[in-house]
Order: sequence, then structure tokens, then C-alpha cells
Amino acid sequence: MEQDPAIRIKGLLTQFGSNVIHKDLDLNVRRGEILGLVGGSGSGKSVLMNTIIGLRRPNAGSIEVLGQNVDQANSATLKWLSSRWGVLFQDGALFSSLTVRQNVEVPLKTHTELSEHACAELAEIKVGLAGLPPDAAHKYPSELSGGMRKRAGLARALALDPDILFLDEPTAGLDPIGAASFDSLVQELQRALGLTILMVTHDMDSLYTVCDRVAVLLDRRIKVGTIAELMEDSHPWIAEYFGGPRGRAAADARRRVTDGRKT
Ligand SMILES: Nc1ncnc2c1ncn2[C@@H]1O[C@H](COP(=O)(O)OP(=O)(O)OP(=O)(O)O)[C@@H](O)[C@H]1O
Repeated sequence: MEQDPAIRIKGLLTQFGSNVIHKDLDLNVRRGEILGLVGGSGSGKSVLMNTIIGLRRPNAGSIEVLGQNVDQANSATLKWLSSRWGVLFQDGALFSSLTVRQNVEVPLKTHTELSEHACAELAEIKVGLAGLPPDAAHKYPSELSGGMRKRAGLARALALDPDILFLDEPTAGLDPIGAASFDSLVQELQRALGLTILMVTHDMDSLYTVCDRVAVLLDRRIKVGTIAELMEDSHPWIAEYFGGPRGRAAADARRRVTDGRKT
């Protein structure tokens, strides 16, 4: 029997005035998978993520995360849920007046009764887990490169050992080497920690390299499948997305890597 999904969305309606963003949208995110979320600009990817994490109430429909109904959750349940998920916002969303270590300590101090010393030690472990050198813990966000800021945001998202990670365009703005190394980190963390990951991305290489399945936000609803399955889809946007020049280039690059491993 299939396990309950980590996230179950049923019949979601999202609208701003007369502007309908999602309608009759269904989505199951399986436990332990890395699901990429793609869609045209303005199709509602960020709004969907914000709705799943309770920052916005759906106009209709239901959202369950780890078996709890988010839209009807009381503040205690929401607090519990927010300790079970970690979020990496697009710009890292770090507090600029706090060092990296202090940023990572924020969720620890909000959600646990740990001592100052234990919070500091745990925060430093998470900084290392996110692939940052130890001295980065004492730096301010303004002293870090874009890639390091993303890793610092990731360290904070991992602070409470979450079950689910939400990543909003984690490789945007990174050079190809930085992006590839971030992708590897995400994959390693998923395997080591058994995380469920929902990742909004426009990065074709990330989709091919790290995602188990891809959810396409299209015409206010979601179509989900492996890339191979989606490539069989006749919808013109999906065909162009995966069969267009960037999609083909990413597929070729992936094939070369896989062939290289076999020889
Ligand atoms: N607070 C708001 N009030 C009114 N409209 C909003 C609000 N937030 C988002 N929207 C609208 O919802 C739609 C979806 O926005 P969203 O930011 O989720 O798109 P997206 O798919 O993440 O786009 P991109 O890939 O460009 O970041 C857009 O048309 C946007 O203008």
C-alpha cells in the first residue's frame, strides 16, 4: 500500500479579486521524493508554496501536510508544522543584522528550550551541513557571496531537522559550477536525511539531475510526472519546455553524465 503523501492538495482555488491563479488544483508530494515545480512566469508557483506553508489561506480546497490540515490548523498545529518544514526563500531571507550562526539559531530559539551553548553548537553543525566553511558562521550576510548566502539560508532551513524542505529557485543567480554544486548538496542531503523536497526552479539541469518527478503548473492546475512521462505529453507548453533547445541541451548533458558512469 502506498504511504500517505507528505503533502496532499485537493481542489485548491486561489484568486486575487477576479484574477484566478489556481483552480481545482490537486497535487500529492510523496514522502522522500524531490519534486520540481515549474511553470511560466506568473503561473502561481510562489503563491502555491506560500499557501502550502500557511502564509496564505486558500479561497477553497484543502491542503494537508504530514497529515495535518494547514488551512484549518490552530496556532499550536501551525507552530508544530513550521518546525517540521524548512524553507529556503529565493533571496535567502536572512536577517542582515545577524551573523550566519545567529540566523541559524533563530528557529532553534523559537522552537526549542535548548541552552545558548547548545543552540550555538547545533547552528555551527548546520552551517557545516550546508557546505559552508566554519568561519562563515561568524560572518554577516553582506560579507558572503550569493552562493554562500543560499547555503546559509539552507543551514537555517535545516536547523530543526525538518521532514520537508521547500526551496524557491535555489540555483537562480548562481554560476553553472555553483548551481551544480548546490544541486549535488540538495541530493546528498535528501539521501542522508530522508527529506521530502519541493523545489520551485527554472533550472533545466536541476530538473534533470536532482528531481524524481516534475510538477508543471499550467492553466491553473498541475500535471505531474517523471520527465520521460511529461515528454510524452501533448500540451504545447510542456512539449516546448522539455523539447525546446534548453530542454534538449539539459537532456543531452544528463545523457553524457550517465553514459560516462557506465563506461
Ligand atoms: N498579494 C498579491 N496580490 C495580488 N496578486 C498577486 C499577489 N501575489 C501574487 N499575485 C499574482 O499571482 C500570480 C502568480 O504569482 P507568483 O509570484 O506565484 O508567480 P510565479 O509562478 O512564482 O512567477 P515567477 O516565475 O515569475 O516568479 C501573478 O499574476 C501575481 O501578480
